[in-house]
Amino acid sequence: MTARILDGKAIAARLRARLADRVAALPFRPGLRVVRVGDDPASGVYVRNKDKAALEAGFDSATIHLPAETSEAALLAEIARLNADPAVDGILVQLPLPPQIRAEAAIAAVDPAKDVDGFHPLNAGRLAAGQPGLVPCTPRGVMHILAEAGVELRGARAVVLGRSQIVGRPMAQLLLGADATVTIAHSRTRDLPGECRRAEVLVAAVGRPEMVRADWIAPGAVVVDVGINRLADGRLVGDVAYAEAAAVAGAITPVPGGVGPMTIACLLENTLDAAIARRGAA
Ligand SMILES: Nc1nc(=O)c2c([nH]1)NC[C@@H]1CN(c3ccc(C(=O)N[C@@H](CCC(=O)O)C(=O)O)cc3)C=[N+]21
Repeated sequence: MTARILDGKAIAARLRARLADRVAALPFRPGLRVVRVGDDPASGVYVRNKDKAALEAGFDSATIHLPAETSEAALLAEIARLNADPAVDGILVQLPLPPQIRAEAAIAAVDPAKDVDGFHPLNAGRLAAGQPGLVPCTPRGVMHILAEAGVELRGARAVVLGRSQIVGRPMAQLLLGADATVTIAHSRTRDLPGECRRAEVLVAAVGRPEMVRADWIAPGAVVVDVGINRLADGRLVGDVAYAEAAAVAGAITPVPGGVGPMTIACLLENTLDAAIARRGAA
């Protein structure tokens, strides 16, 4: 068998085009501000792709680049200014932050109504409680991919590999909300390969290059690879050993061109949602 490739890049392009149409019909431009502190190299490509996608879709988007030595107080002051700016609908504080800044403090400082990353504890709590709110971009993007692929989640055995606040946990909540039977597996799980092999839908989000091997995958399973790992030789690989996994899986997302582009498209979707919630549709 060779797996169907779930083309996140193409799905993201279609989503961005739909968002652009909706933005064009608004009497205002949704405003997105990305705050970047210092020069984490992994963030560079992301920030550039994001700015490009946002501007193409008609958003009012800008990156605020602060020096690496910015104090926590100065960052919180910048966030407070963006919270108070009526033209700003979405605020994203790029992670990781330099060591003198507590990420939790920065995340908690963002107005939950503008929290387009969906990382604020209020939004995380809403998601866990099954209430509407802003949902983290990557898990939201994964749900779009599964929907486009026609994957029936109701009653399905889903395994989320990874328990991070930004992907694993919210991913599990969304799958549960779609009536899947959800297992969260992680580094302390006994028999990780066996646990993954039970999955009809496997979402890998551990940040370990090519950790998931072919024998971790049930024949015909849907495999979603959230990992984006840069190897020493410059190659970009996922958390799944793609070539061997594709020989076993029924469907699989590639890296690059899978979940990554969906994360960016869903950031725009969240910004549009936040804008409409704050200002009304017209
Ligand atoms: N507050 C915050 N929110 C984030 O969502 C966030 C963050 N901080 N910090 C950095 C990580 C990283 N991230 C990526 C998203 C898309 C691609 C992406 O589109 N990747 C392309 C490949 C890009 C390339 O060629 O390098 C792909 O997978 O096809 C990559 C990385 C979001 N992050």
